Amino acid sequence: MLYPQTNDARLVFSLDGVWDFRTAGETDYPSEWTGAALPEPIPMAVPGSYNDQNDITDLYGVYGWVVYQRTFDLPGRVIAGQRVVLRFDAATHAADVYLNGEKLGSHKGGFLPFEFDVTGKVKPGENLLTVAIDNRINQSTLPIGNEGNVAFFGSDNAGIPSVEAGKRYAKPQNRPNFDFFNFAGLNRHVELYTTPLAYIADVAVTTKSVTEGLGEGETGPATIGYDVTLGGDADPAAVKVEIQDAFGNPVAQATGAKGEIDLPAAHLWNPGAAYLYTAHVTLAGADGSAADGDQYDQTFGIRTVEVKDRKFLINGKPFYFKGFGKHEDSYFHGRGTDQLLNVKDVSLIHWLNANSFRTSHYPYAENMYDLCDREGIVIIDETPAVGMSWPQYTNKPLFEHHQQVIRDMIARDKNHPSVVMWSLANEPWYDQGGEKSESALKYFTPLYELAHEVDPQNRPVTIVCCQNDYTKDLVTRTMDVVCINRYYGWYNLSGDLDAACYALNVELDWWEKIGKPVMFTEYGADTMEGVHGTHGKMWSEEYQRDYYARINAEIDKRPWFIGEQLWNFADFVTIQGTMRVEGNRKGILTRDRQPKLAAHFLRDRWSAIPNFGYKA
Ligand SMILES: CCCCCC[C@@H]1NC[C@@H](O)[C@H](O)[C@H]1C(=O)O
Repeated sequence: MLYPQTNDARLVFSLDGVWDFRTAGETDYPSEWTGAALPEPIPMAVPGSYNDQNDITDLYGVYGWVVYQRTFDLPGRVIAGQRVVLRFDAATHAADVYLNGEKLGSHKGGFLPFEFDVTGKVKPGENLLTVAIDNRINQSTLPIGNEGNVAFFGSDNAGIPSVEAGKRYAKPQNRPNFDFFNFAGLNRHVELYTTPLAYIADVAVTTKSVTEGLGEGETGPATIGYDVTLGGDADPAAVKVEIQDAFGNPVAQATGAKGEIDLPAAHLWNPGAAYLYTAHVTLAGADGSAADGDQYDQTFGIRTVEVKDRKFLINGKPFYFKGFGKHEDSYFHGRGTDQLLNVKDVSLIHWLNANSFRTSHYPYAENMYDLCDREGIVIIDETPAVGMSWPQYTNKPLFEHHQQVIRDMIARDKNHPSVVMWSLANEPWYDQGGEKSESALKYFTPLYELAHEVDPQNRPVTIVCCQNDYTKDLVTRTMDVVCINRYYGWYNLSGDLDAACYALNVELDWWEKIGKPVMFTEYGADTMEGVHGTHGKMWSEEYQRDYYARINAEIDKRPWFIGEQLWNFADFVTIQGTMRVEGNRKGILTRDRQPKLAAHFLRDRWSAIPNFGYKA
């Protein structure tokens, strides 16, 4: 799915700004709101979660529907004879969309784009756009919401008559089976864009071959593939592709909607040394000229990714992941797109001498991937499948939704050189053994195969595994890379780093026999900034530093251990609970991005670890 672009053939109108907003009901919203001005609305900024934008109404407690609304004007002369599309970069978690009172459609899933062709529906002059959004999560949504019991790490004294009476009395509410606040709303950009009636619908660029081992500034022969999908009454023979280097200079040309292009002196995209090309795609108009033709500029990077001999190879060189799990999470914006924060976070990733992160636990906004493409930062791209357990593995509608999410995520992110691996899910619970473990394998194996099938670059596929009984977990070992979240010394063997290192090695001895590359995708300790001790105890900054020093010393002894992504880049907000102090405090940075002691330790460690060949 192409990101909207203004160029000689297309125009993008942003619908960001301050919209009108009302909360509505748990299960529905007034139909009269869909085609007429909202009564007594409050202001709501888009993009941004609604939760933290108003203190008169408790928007953190919303359970069900809210309604956004705005008007917009369009110049008739600009849209005349054009295709007009309304696009949502995301709406969390489910949306019903109305234009001038007519329902355009609905979308389920809160972290990927969707769009409606509104050609002939949008009118010159004023239009009324109404978007109803449902924030409810349950056993059939991704992420998973609990039904009838407590949230993730929620505390309970089940069985006590008064407590059970209180649970029955409690008003209906979201109970996330995941550890991040359920920020919701129009979290990302909303835009209208035009294309000609015959248009370029999609562009896929792949790397067929490279001269391996090229460093920054070096060039060598490479071959790329391209595949242009058209829409409307378009002629594939009318497609031309010009490859432009990082300075916009044409370096190769091709005609036709699909083909391969040889580049005799190609620059490779490398972690820490990005090089971006542009595929300038044009579709000639009906008269053969560009006059009413279409065009699209698709950036891409030339690089290969392969798992081989228990190594993760980028351009044929063994890469070592240094980084974190992150969140889209910030003061006031909630999960809302904040490009300034993206730029700030990328600068901090460089400051930390890190090279990668996982989009835990959902696909992030496209802007962040674009930034990582140009900054040479590596991404593990993850679906919103978090909080799953065996009841879900036989839930067919959920499986079908999960398939769609994988297709949509890969369709959106396929051209990003920064994306090197897909994560199907975070911490599905599947180590109960017997048929429960078997049901998980039956659920995830087709999804693993689907990801490989729909990715034109056929990247590695993984699943991020929770602290579990690895001997009964039948799924993790089948992935291309074994990604483990482990908390020895925190959630178990708490405070005892000697026992934690011993236990970690017992498990690593087991993985030694599996023959797959293994990496941490989570490990960490909650830390309150300002808490100190000569012999750092849990929650102190010294403990977090000591925790990483000790655990890292153990993984350094394993040549097939290919990376350390810690949990978390920064503190982030969760649902309230006895184990959270204004959220999860495992950040090596505070929520306002100030370094804790461990950040300085890791910065020094990572300055001495190269992107390639660390354990070659
Ligand atoms: C029983 C051990 C469970 C460990 C689970 C650890 C969790 N992984 C997923 C993340 O979203 C959580 O924030 C993390 C944690 O709680 O800090």
